[in-house]
Amino acid sequence: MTRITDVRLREVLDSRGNPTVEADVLTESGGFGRAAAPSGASTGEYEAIERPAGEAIAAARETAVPRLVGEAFAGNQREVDGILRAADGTDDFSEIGANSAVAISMAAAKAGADVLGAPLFQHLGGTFRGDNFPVPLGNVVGGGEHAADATDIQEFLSAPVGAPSVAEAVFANAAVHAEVSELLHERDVAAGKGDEGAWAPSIDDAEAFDIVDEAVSTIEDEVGFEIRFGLDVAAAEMYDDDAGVYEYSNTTRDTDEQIAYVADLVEEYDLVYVEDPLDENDYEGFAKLTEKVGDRTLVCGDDLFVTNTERLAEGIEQGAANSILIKPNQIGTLTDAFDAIELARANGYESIVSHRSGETEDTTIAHLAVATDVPFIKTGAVGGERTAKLNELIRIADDAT
Ligand SMILES: O=C(O)[C@@H](CO)OP(=O)(O)O
Ligand SMILES: [Mg+2]
Repeated sequence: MTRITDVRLREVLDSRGNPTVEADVLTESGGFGRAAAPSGASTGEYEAIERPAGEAIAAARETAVPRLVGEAFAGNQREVDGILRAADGTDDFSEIGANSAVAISMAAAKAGADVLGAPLFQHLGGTFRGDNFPVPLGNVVGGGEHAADATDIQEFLSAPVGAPSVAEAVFANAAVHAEVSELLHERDVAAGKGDEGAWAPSIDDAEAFDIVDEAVSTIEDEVGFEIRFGLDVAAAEMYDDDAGVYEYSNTTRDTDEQIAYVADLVEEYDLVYVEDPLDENDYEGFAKLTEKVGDRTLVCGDDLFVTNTERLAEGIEQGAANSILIKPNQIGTLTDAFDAIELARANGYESIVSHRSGETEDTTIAHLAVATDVPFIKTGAVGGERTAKLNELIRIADDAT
């Protein structure tokens, strides 16, 4: 039986050294699930609310845990997530915190899978989910909110689209990451790493494009399958609302210039993926860009949609993009994340499951991406909290979870 008998919450460390919420869910027949909430730095204005970990835990213990224990079934995800929403009583999880909500939601899913004796991806996706695997997008150079004094564009993402297996894709991204380091070294550029393990050199975006383009070509030749790259511009972070311009280190661009700039980049570098190219309130600008380049690249809304079906529905209405980033903690539960993926799919939008810049060893998103048969997962290239997900993908493909 998957009836929940206990929910334990504690503070654990995330990859930035901040406290985050970890949940254990136990069931009647001995099922056990454990999950931890990630945390963003370049958070969208419309995301569900992350409360300080201690406060989120105290609030969840008071309102949510008593409604789950002895009542809910861990195998019934919609029921668990419905109880979390009802216990919270707000639209944005500002009472128990989206961090408590998502940790409990994911831990319940794992406890449900444990009782069934099934891997999590199978519990979530079903036996007939197919045998596709997502292509990992690996962050190899970055800056923005994830590193000081580095590129303006937040993430340059290696995309091994032609990899014959998930393992080869994972190793290809690591090789591109290593090649970038070589190229930086050749140019005498010192570089530390940003929050997601990407190189964070003090160079401008133009030089970063040069380097990533070369690194991708070199590794593509080495491995013998197609590797392209993409971007998370995280443009909301550089948008100055009052002036109506995007602030780059060496220039500013108004909205039309930003659209033209990104469209040129897509053309010049044959980009496979462009996330948040415009401000999170600019559906119209997104739509203009999608009109221009949506037939040849994925225009993805992260801060624009925040995994929220209402915001996605608005985007679909306006033709604002052709894909959505899925981050369970942006919306608070796995049910909400599934609903967003389903709405996207029904309207011809692709979904890309994603990590956050603050992460733990939790591997739920690897299972979520496989369960929902999405084309891409964004979860870094190297670094323990990133390799936790990448190695789990390899294990899933190897039937070893
Ligand atoms: O913007 C993003 O897509 C994410 C993850 O790469 O960053 P953060 O978690 O800081 O929002
Ligand atoms: Mg983003």
